[in-house]
Amino acid sequence: MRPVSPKLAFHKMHGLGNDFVVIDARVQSVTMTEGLARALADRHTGIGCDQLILLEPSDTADIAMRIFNADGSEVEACGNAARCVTQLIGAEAMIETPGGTIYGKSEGGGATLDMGQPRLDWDAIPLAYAMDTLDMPVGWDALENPVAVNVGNPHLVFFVDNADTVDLARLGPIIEHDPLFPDRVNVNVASVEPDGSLKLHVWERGVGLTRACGTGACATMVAAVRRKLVDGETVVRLPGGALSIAWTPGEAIRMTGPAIHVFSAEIDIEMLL
Ligand SMILES: N[C@@H](CCC[C@H](N)C(=O)O)C(=O)O
Repeated sequence: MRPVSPKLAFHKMHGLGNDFVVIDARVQSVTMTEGLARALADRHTGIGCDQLILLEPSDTADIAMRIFNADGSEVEACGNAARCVTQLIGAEAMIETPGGTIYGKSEGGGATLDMGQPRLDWDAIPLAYAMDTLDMPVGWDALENPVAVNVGNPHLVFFVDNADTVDLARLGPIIEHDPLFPDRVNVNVASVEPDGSLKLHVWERGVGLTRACGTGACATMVAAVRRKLVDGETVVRLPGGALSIAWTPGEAIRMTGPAIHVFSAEIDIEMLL
């Protein structure tokens, strides 16, 4: 008879439809690999998610959060998941991530995060060679002259008249894999609305089009403030809903938005691999 394999406990959560499988490795032993992350994220044969989130003990914060995209790549930051982790672990949390430490505070059905300061130098994005990150002389079809921002992870932001009309499903993967971005890049297309809010669509590195991207909303706010399109604080509207983002040059980015716990369950990982 086949021995019973150990079950992996997980939480399914989302922030504005950007969804996560959250595994707490503080209470069970897990060896995460690219293949396991990809299998768990697979919507046909796994549980399905945009990002796999692994929680571990931290020496410098309340908890450490590791982030794996649906393609299995491990990355530095995830804003929507940081709100979900804040909700999961309690009222307030210092969350260590590879992209920096985030401070989160739960509020009702969501959380407010202090995301730290953006990095704006070309080699901090990173880009393959030196250029002005506020006025980049590059373009892909109708998408031209972007702004690059690193908010723990790398983002490129294009401002257009109407973000709904751009074929991001076609251009996103081309830009993500352009040699200008040695670590690949998340691609944001935004328009400034008549009420001063920002409408945003995001092609996420390692995932594709998502319903929302928290770090993308932060990077877009930073780009919009640097371009003097908005100031102080605004609402960023994504396909999955709205986030409130505040940023003043020289200060940390603040993000407020929902975080939803959908269910908790267990899975036999041998069934996936
Ligand atoms: N969904 C996230 C961002 C996740 C990581 C991103 N795809 C990357 O590769 O950097 C968010 O809410 O910020």
